[in-house]
Amino acid sequence: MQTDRLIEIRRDLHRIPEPGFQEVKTQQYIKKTIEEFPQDNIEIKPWRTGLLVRVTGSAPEKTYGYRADIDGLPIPEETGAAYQSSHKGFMHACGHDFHMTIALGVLAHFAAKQPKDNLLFIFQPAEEGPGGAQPLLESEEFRAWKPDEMMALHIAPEYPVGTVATKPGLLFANTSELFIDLKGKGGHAALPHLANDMVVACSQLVTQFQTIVARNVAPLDSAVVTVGKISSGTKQNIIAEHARLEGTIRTLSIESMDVVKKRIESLVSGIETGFDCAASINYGANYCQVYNNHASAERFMAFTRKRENSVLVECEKAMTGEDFGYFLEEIPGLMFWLGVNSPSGLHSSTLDAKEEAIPFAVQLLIDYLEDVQKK
Ligand SMILES: CC(=O)N[C@@H](CCC[C@H](N)C(=O)O)C(=O)O
Repeated sequence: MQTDRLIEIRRDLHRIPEPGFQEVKTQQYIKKTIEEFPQDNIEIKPWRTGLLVRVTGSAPEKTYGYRADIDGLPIPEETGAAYQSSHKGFMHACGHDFHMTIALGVLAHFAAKQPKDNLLFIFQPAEEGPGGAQPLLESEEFRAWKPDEMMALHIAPEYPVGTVATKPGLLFANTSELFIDLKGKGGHAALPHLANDMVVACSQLVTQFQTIVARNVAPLDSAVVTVGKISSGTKQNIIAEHARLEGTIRTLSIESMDVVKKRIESLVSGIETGFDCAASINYGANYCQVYNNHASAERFMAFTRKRENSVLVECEKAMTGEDFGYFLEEIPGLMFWLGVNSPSGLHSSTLDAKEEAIPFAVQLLIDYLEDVQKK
């Protein structure tokens, strides 16, 4: 596919970010784009708001899977780009517009030039939450076309275009969402002794959480407890009856995830006693770690290392999460970071990923998928 067309697709998708399992326009757009490709060897199946697309090989011995996530984030965009999001309050701030475009570019190539083996392209909803990978893996649609190997990429703002970063083994952390509701007693701001203020309880709780990683997780292990959102109160002179904390937990080991959750439960229970309020905890979506199969990662790294115009970095593991980890629990494969050279990071309202990374990644993946099929 020509670079101009890839950029056009990326910008079209960038304009229409949608939350997890509501990617209706995105699904339609992807389907319509695929319908422009030669159809002889292609079959498409919708799965909820996602799509599975199989390219039948000429003499298939294996199926190679490639997954792109398709949901956007609830972030009001501030890039000022001409193709800025037209969905108020939502933005492709985690690069899923890039991920989809790259998958479409690779698919376009193999639709026109039949591969030897089968290829499965997975346009997966709800990566940012509540998690599309796990239910998709269990679906009949996926089971019928289950690949023998899987790959996916994630954009990396911190690396220049042309850089690929990955490693064998653990790449991304275990994650759990965190939602806590506190209920006390509202009242007049001037009469605090007659109320039970959940702004104060909630503030204490967030401060106490800061001791979990510092004092409860083994120093050579790593964990993160981030509260990304607090909602409470109705007016400046009313004592708040409710408070809600929304956050995420990240750990490198499953054991530490249990430690962190138990500690959160104790601290919340202490707040209930200390502030005479009621509390409930909901862990939302949990993602397992992303663990690259050693042989798959080493083969891909060796290929990229010797390829002209690509720079291979053997990176450190990161505390980011990805439900692609569920694919890698069942199917050997790998995930890698793709350099997009943006001064602003992932989940930022000013993320400015460089579009030159798109044709670079499309060609890299085409070359790699052609290479693995020769073996
Ligand atoms: C690459 C990336 O940014 N992934 C997200 C995954 C979100 C997991 C889940 N919704 C959570 O918040 O725990 C990330 O935030 O790392």
